[in-house]
Amino acid sequence: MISLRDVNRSFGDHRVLKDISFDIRPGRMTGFVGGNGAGKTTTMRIILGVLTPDSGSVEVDGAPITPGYRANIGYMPEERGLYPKMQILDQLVYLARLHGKTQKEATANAQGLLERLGLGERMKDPLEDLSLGNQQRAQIAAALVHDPVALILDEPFSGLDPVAVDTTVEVLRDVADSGAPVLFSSHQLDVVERLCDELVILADGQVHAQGTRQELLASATEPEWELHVDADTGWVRDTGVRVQAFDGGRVRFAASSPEQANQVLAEAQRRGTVHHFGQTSRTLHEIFKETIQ
Ligand SMILES: Nc1ncnc2c1ncn2[C@@H]1O[C@H](COP(=O)(O)OP(=O)(O)OP(=O)(O)O)[C@@H](O)[C@H]1O
Repeated sequence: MISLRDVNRSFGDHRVLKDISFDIRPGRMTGFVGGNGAGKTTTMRIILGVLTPDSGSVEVDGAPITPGYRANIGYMPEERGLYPKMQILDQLVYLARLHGKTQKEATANAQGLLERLGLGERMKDPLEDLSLGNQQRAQIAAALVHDPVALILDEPFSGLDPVAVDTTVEVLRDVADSGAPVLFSSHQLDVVERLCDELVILADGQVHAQGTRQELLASATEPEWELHVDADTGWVRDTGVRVQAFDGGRVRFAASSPEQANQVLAEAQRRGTVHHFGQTSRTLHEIFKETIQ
């Protein structure tokens, strides 16, 4: 398990990270979300040792992280780092060899990953001949080619089409399933919602929430219900519940108890036909917006 403990970092007078503490658990995909400039990349660079914290520490299983462990992390930096003019396969083999793989292992890993990520036909092409999305896939392969002990990925899904997102999700899930801790940042909250086991929400350099999605849901405010009826639902506003969204015959509201929600249902039935009534699960998007407000 990789742990950050009370990490602080400033650039000049700008205090970018304020007492950041969270865990990246083995075998789990941890999504790292936060608005632009929240400090995600800075945090990742500190984990990798590219930047040093002003105070605080990065630990692996309770001991200070070592250069040897860091060297074996698969890192996909925000500024992508492959050579534009070099063949993709050659680059990946080269990277894997730098991490101590034999030529045979390196070639097998590189070819296997490129096939899985849909670049099997392009592996002899120089990177610069590929579309941006395909270059992105090659960058993902580069982070994985040496069988990393952990993955730290800065926006791995940006620029990928939906099919490539799905393929990448599968590949990353396999790495997590093998027992590696995986941290990835993303602004695509729908993808984060689908993929992550745990979430860390950063805002203004602080961890505003962390835990599994269920834990974050449980810590959120009141549960919500949805009601679909034939007629206008404007009357729901007068029942004492908190209306969250309203569109003619459809309304979503927060109630303090199931009994209070059922009183709304009873009133709806008294007024006409009810098409749907049920508790809804909140989206990560909503949790995120509430958390950083
Ligand atoms: N080397 C640096 N020198 C000065 N300021 C920096 C440096 N690196 C980052 N910052 C500042 O630190 C803050 C956090 O930046 P960071 O890149 O970590 O955020 P982020 O959450 O990754 O943002 P985004 O989602 O936009 O990529 C920003 O205000 C940024 O300008």
